[in-house]
Amino acid sequence: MRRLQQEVTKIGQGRPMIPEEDLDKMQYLKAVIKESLRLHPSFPLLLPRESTQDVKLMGYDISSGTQVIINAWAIGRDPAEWEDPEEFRPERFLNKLNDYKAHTFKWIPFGAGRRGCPGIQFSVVVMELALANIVYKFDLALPNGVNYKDLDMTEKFGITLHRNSSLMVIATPRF
Ligand code: HEM
Repeated sequence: MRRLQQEVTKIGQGRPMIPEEDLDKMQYLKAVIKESLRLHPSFPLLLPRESTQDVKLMGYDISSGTQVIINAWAIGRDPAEWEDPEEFRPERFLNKLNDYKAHTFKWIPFGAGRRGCPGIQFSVVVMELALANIVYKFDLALPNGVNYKDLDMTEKFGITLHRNSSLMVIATPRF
């Protein structure tokens, strides 16, 4: 949080708001959002798909008409692909290789290919703009001296993924 706030503060330069034009200068902010989507993808099982023809994929026979469910949540935590997969470490995204459309298939919060999410660009800008301005304008703290390590991070699975318990945060205006 400290590093993120330092980045947006430096680029905000005391202006009332961070504008969209400044988002490309915020590499750590982008990495924070990517890492959040790795650990907590909004659509943990993407959207169910159905094979339209018989295919052989990595040795598996998938007949026409089979419903296919992709576990993006598990893919993002695969220890074969990610070092210390359970740790929130945005630094791992501080390179160009892991872009939303990199198609490495080890990180697919928006799916991939022909049926991948067409709303990527819109939603990424909205998330970046909202997060940048929240941490630019507010100091965020947990109530009653709660340590972030004690937060209950249990998730509730459905079509979308969200926290099991509400996150209580105290936001104090910075200026
Ligand atoms: C954080 C925000 C969003 C996330 C994480 C997200 C994620 C996804 C995922 C995982 C899929 C399934 C991809 C697949 O099966 O390979 C999908 C499909 C889709 N998304 Fe998004 N999405 C987001 C926002 C949006 C927005 C803002 C729009 C529209 C403006 C949108 C429109 C769609 C549509 C139309 C599909 C179906 C595409 C198809 O079946 O061809 N999404 N999205």
